[in-house]
Amino acid sequence: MKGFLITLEGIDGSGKTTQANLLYEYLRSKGHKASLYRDPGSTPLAEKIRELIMSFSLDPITELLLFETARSSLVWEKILPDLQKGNVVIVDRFIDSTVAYQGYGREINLGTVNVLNHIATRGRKPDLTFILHVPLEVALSRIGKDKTKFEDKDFLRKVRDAYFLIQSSEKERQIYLIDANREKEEVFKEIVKIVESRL
Ligand SMILES: Nc1ncnc2c1ncn2[C@@H]1O[C@H](COP(=O)(O)OP(=O)(O)O)[C@@H](O)[C@H]1O
Ligand SMILES: Cc1cn([C@H]2C[C@H](O)[C@@H](COP(=O)(O)OP(=O)(O)O)O2)c(=O)[nH]c1=O
Repeated sequence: MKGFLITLEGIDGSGKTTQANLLYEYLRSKGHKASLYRDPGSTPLAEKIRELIMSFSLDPITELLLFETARSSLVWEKILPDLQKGNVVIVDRFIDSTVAYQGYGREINLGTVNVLNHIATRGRKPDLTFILHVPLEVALSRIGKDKTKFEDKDFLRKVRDAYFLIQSSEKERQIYLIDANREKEEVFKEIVKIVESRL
C-alpha cells in the first residue's frame, strides 16, 4: 500500500490540532513528504459543508450525510492522490469521529455509519490512529466559552466512551490511546516515538 495515513481523534479540546501541526512540522523537518488536512474541510467544497454543519441545527441523518460528503471530497481530491505520491498524510479527525459522534453520540445505527464511512473513503482505512484522551473538565476548560453544538458535557461523555470502545474493538487496526492531559511536548514525544516506529 502506498503512502501512510495517520489520523488524530478525540473529543473537542483534547489537543488534536496542536499535535497534528507539531507532527506535520516534525515530519517535514526530517525530510518526509507530508500533508496535513482537517476533516471536515481542506477542499473548497468540504470547507463550505463545514460551515453549513456548524451553522444549522440539523437532524442526525442530514448531519451524517453532510460529514460523509465533505469526507468524500477530501479523500478523492487530496488524501488518495497524496497517498499515491507516497506522502505521509495527517488528518485531524476522520472515520472514527463519525462513529463516535453520529453513531454513539447521535445514536445512528453503527452499520449505517460504517457503510457510509466505507463509501466516502473508498475503503481506505488509516494506517495509524491516535485517540487523545483528556478528562471532560479539562477539554471543556480548554474550549472556553465559545462552545459549538457538539460541545455539551453529556454529549461529549458519550463520545469519549465511544472512543474507548472503538480502541478496544478495532483490533485489526493500529489505534493508540494517548494520555493528552500532559504538557504538549510530553504528548508529542509519545506520538513521535510511535510514528517513527511505524514509518
Ligand atoms: N497539552 C496541552 N496542554 C494544555 N493546553 C493545550 C494542550 N494541547 C492543546 N492545548 C490548548 O487547548 C486548546 C484546544 O487545543 P486544540 O489542539 O485545538 O484541540 P482540538 O483540535 O482537539 O479541539 C487550544 O487553546 C490549545 O492551545
Ligand atoms: C469529522 C467529524 C466531526 N464531527 C464534529 C466534532 C467537532 O465538534 C466538529 C468540528 O470538528 P473540529 O473543529 O475539527 O473539532 P475540534 O473542536 O475538536 O477541533 O465536528 C462530527 O460530529 N462528526 C464527524 O464525522
